[in-house]
Amino acid sequence: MIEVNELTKRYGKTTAVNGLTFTVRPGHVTGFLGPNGAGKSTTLRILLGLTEPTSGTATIDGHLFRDHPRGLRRAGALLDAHDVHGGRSAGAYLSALARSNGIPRRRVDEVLEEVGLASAARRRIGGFSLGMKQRLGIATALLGDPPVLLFDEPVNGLDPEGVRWVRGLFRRLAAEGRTVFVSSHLMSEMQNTAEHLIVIGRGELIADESVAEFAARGTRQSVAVRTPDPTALAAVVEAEGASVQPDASGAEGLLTVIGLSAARIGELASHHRIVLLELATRTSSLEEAFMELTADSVEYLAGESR
Ligand SMILES: Nc1ncnc2c1ncn2[C@@H]1O[C@H](COP(=O)(O)OP(=O)(O)OP(=O)(O)O)[C@@H](O)[C@H]1O
Repeated sequence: MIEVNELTKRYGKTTAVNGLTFTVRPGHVTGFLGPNGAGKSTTLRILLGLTEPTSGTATIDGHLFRDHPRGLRRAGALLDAHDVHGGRSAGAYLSALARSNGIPRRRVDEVLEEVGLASAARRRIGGFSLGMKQRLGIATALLGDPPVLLFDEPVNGLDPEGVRWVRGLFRRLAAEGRTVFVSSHLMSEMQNTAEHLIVIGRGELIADESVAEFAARGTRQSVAVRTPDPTALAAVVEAEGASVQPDASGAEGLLTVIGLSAARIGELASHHRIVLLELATRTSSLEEAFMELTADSVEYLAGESR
């Protein structure tokens, strides 16, 4: 279990993390979401004892990480995949880590196999692609077979097959009863993997809830309707109090209606003899809910200064 309590980190005038409190429980994947600069990496670095907090605490299974002897058996992490010395082979690098953490040598072969790098074990890390470095970082996290795993933007550099693999791996690790905490600035990466979300913006907690609850928050239901006579349909539904917009896709005759159910729109159309070619209820996506909730905390807006 991960416990972050009233955590604050300031760098001079910049407050990277501001009074953050949350708990990450074992048994499911928890997504750690926030726009660029929200404070995710800082929080993960504090959890791993790599950065000192200004105030507050961040513990793993009730202890500060640096107080855990043989840390890799307590928690495994992928932070910056580039952060590995390039001169050694993947096998030598993992073997050295295994030795210093009291981990049996056979784990090196097991984790290399697990991440698909068995055939590259003797190659120098310096020659690895970004995707291979990510896989090596994941192998490092798994080396000590730890109950707690932290991954900072793990899908960067992975190809679609790699992304699918890593999602399956996270779900499996969680199903084994581990605590799996995965950061991302993209909601789409989390929606098929995580069950729970911690969302932050400008170092502060925005949401701590299940993916289903999060999706329901920003959600407005709308109905997409396509008709050869959009003007007549708009008049009829507006008379019932609904609002009508041309569909965002710009497709001809396609309207988005907010404030009436699909069934009611169907009834009205039938009553007024308006032909409907399409009628579908839409729920805003998780990505839209995420954008709505974090809109005020985005650090860099394209084309605007703040
Ligand atoms: N070592 C540092 N010195 C000064 N400021 C820092 C340092 N590390 C982070 N910051 C600042 O703290 C804030 C949070 O950064 P952090 O890297 O934790 O965010 P993040 O959510 O991980 O973002 P990203 O998705 O871009 O990696 C940013 O404004 C960043 O510029």
